[in-house]
Amino acid sequence: MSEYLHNIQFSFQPYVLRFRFEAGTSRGVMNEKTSYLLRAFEKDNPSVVGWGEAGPLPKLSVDDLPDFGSIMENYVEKLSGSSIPCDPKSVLDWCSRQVPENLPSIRFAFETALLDLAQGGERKIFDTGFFHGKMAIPINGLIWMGKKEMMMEQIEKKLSEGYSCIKMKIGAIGFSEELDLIARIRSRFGADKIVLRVDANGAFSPEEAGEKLRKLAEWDIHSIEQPIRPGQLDEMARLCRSGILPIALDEELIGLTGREEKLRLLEIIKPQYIILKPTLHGGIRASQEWIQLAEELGIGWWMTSALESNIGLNAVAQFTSTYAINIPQGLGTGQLYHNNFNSPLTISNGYLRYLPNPSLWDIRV
Ligand SMILES: O=C(O)CCC(=O)c1ccccc1C(=O)O
Repeated sequence: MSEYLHNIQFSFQPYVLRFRFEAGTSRGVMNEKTSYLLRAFEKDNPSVVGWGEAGPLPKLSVDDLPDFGSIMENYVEKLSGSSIPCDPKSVLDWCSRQVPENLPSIRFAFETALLDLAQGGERKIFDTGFFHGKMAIPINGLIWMGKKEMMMEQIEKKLSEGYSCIKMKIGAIGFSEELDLIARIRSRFGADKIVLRVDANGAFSPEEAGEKLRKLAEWDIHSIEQPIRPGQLDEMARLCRSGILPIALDEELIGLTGREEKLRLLEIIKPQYIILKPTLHGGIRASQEWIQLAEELGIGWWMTSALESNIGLNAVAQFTSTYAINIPQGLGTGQLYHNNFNSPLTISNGYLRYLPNPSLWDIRV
């Protein structure tokens, strides 16, 4: 392999991903989601292609902008013709200089497409045991919001599929019904069998949060994600300090850029965990920075997808596998779409694996 990528050409196109079911969160219900797929190749060697994905989440991402397509177009035009060194660190350095951290999904797309291209255009983003099929990543089984019976069906399915960690979205159908679902799981499986995470997506008010956390804590809950809306630093710090239930920050990390801002937030709130979504939280390099800070401060972390297609999910999974993983990650979202791309990513017994067979990829746009 050459040490440089020469005269790189970029192009992109929107791709509408269609959900198999209505995916409910406390922000509303989604039926489809648009991702912008980025292709990168050398002008003299167009048959070797790297793929990336920019998939800003509506009403959540800082780069969910009305003129997203033209912003993406500008970067594609501006950066076409570039030549850069192939080693992964140089690729990430270059992307950090060229695309600002406050366009996280675009930065992530360029990072992914170039890491892929620099390593031969085989969807190898990081050369890890995971990519070679030698290690698997434990993941949580995700329970979307919906009617109580629909949630119970999802729970039964995840349990029968062999997950040992379930993450349930709460804050929509009513707190007592949600507690009832949790009680039903716990009546059959103790905390030694099933780890239970809940995700409130900011649904509680600061006044009620303490009491609700206490009710949840009766059921041996691993953690709660974002119990209150982001931006209420003192209230969030108080909840974390209370020790009622371990708290994981997610939406709270959106929009922060640079080491100093990140450090300041973590020092004020002192959360038990942070949750990283490269598409939302600045891309790969910025997520490495979050993880380094978390580890320095003794804060736990896990990685999750942000509803990318298998192109983005693959990048997040391979990136995750560059770390020693011992708790479940939120990477079980590949089955959400009718029209996702075939890929070597598979799930069995609550583990995400990569089958080392590149011909399983089928990216047709
Ligand atoms: O955590 C997971 O298992 C998957 C990721 C997930 O739930 C999610 C995906 C997109 C946007 C928001 C969220 C969320 O954690 O609330």
